[in-house]
Amino acid sequence: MEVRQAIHHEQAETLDTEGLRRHFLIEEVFAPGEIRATYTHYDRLVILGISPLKTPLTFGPELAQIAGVSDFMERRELALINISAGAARVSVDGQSFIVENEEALYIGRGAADVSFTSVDPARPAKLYAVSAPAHARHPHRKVTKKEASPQPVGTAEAANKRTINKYIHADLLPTCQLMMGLTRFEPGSVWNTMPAHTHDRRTEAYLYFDMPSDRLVIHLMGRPCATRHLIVRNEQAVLSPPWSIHSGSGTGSYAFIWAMAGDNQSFTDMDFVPMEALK
Ligand SMILES: O=C(O)C(=O)C[C@H](O)C(=O)CO
Ligand SMILES: [Zn+2]
Repeated sequence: MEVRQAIHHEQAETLDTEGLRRHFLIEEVFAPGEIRATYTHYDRLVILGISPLKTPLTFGPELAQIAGVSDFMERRELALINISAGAARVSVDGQSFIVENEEALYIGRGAADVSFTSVDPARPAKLYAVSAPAHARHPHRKVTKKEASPQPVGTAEAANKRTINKYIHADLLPTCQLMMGLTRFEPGSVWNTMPAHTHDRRTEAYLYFDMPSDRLVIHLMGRPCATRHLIVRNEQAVLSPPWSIHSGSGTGSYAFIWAMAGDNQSFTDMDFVPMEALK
């Protein structure tokens, strides 16, 4: 369990490479047989890597303690996507969900008994999850890839041909705050989210994945007038504070999971940055 404080852009702009990485990059999201968690003070988002094998994994007392409750999900909701070819079995208060590759699961506030296993421990599941405080209980629900309304965007000419899949989205299911989706690039396309945008009303986190070990993404962050970069590798996550753009380019194609929480649930609520304003 790690804790990340929310910091002002004035401080962020004084940081060197190591400082930027310490505050905004999560290098080890997953560890086999473990739940790894990063508690952030950005909209109190918790970023989790859940990597079950045979023994069921559950949310332990450390997670509950950091939220100041007796059970981690007591006042929280959670959304996850399985990025592994191996399926997961997720049990939520007696309901059992099989979550296959690139399927999502929403778990509503107050789920008391939650456990994760891999259907075949020889092909372990890898669940990327994000949790946010929740004011109401909404039904648990699995979302398939087909239900995520795949939306092709971008062009080969701009090297940004990709498909945006919206899994956890108000058009499909109610949540208190969480939104989550998966964007996948066509081979040869590498640019995500350019023109860049900010949304001061919401925090966003990106998990980059499906990259060979020698591939990297140059993730752009910071205020549009003072950008910085993070070198990000496979299965690493980036925190994007409300004042920051979140964009980048890879040395090849890749996929990423975006997740947001904050004041609204409108995917299109983005303040686009004119290209000439970027510095
Ligand atoms: O490919 C994209 O562009 C995205 O997926 C954008 C993110 O979803 C985003 O930044 C939403 O605010
Ligand atoms: Zn965004």
